[in-house]
Amino acid sequence: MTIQWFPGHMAKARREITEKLKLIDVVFELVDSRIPLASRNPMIDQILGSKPRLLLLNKADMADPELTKEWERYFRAKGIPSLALNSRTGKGVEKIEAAAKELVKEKFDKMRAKGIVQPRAVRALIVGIPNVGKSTLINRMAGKNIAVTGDKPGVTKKQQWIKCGKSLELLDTPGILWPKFEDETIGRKLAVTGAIKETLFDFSDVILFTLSYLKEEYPERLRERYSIEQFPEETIALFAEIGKKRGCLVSGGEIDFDRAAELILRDLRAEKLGRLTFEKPEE
Ligand SMILES: Nc1nc2c(ncn2[C@@H]2O[C@H](COP(=O)(O)OP(=O)(O)OP(=O)(O)O)[C@@H](O)[C@H]2O)c(=O)[nH]1
Repeated sequence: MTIQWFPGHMAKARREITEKLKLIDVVFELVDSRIPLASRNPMIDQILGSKPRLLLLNKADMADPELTKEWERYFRAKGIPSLALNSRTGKGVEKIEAAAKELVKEKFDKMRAKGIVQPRAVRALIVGIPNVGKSTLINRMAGKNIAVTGDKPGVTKKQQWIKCGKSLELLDTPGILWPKFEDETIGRKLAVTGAIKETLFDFSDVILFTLSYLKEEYPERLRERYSIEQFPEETIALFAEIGKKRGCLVSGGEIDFDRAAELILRDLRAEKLGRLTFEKPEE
């Protein structure tokens, strides 16, 4: 589901999550491992308040493994526990239950000490921006395809709990939050990782930004993929060189930048340049 976010949508999304927060003990905040900051909702801290939270770095299979470790350290230092996941295969998913129990241990111990409740399952809600993998993770945790994808206007659904393991229950619908749009760089990172619909951004602009980052951080990958010996000074010249090598030309021999950008974007999505992370903790 990708919708355009207007203030009314945001207010509604926030209200829905705030309602769900009343039902749960812990939040699983899902982000994209390749852009762990850019893929967070801008108001997430205010929305979640003091609710215990586990940050899930999803799509870790597509991210640079070394940087994912650095990101885990970064969040730990900020007091936010995190886990790296591949929701498609389930790698890392088995650690979620124990991590969630640990987060609510104190609360549950207090409840037990007061004799208020019998020990019960930890209740959790997955939240995240569109396309970050919420439904995939719910399906994976549920063990069968029961998560609802997309909006169904006019259908009011009762909240349902999915039993995940012995001591964890998950709300069957995730909390969908809007992405950040206030900053061009963030927008480009969201675009290159597929969090923004392709009709909503300019491919050439996104690829120019991406090439300039890759030239600095992953020059060997670019060199190998596009057989580049010497990097030109200007990124636009690099872009043109790749376009030329790949035969993206219009009549008269000019470079067809749109076609070249599309080709590079497809290569990135298909992991032809390997596992890449587009932001580093010190930024
Ligand atoms: N490689 C990889 N792809 C993933 C992973 N998790 C999800 N995906 C893919 O990412 C895309 C989006 O996944 P969804 O589960 O539909 O994302 P969502 O957050 O529910 O999306 P919305 O319904 O738009 O809010 C799909 O193509 C998934 O197969 C992962 O860990 N690794």
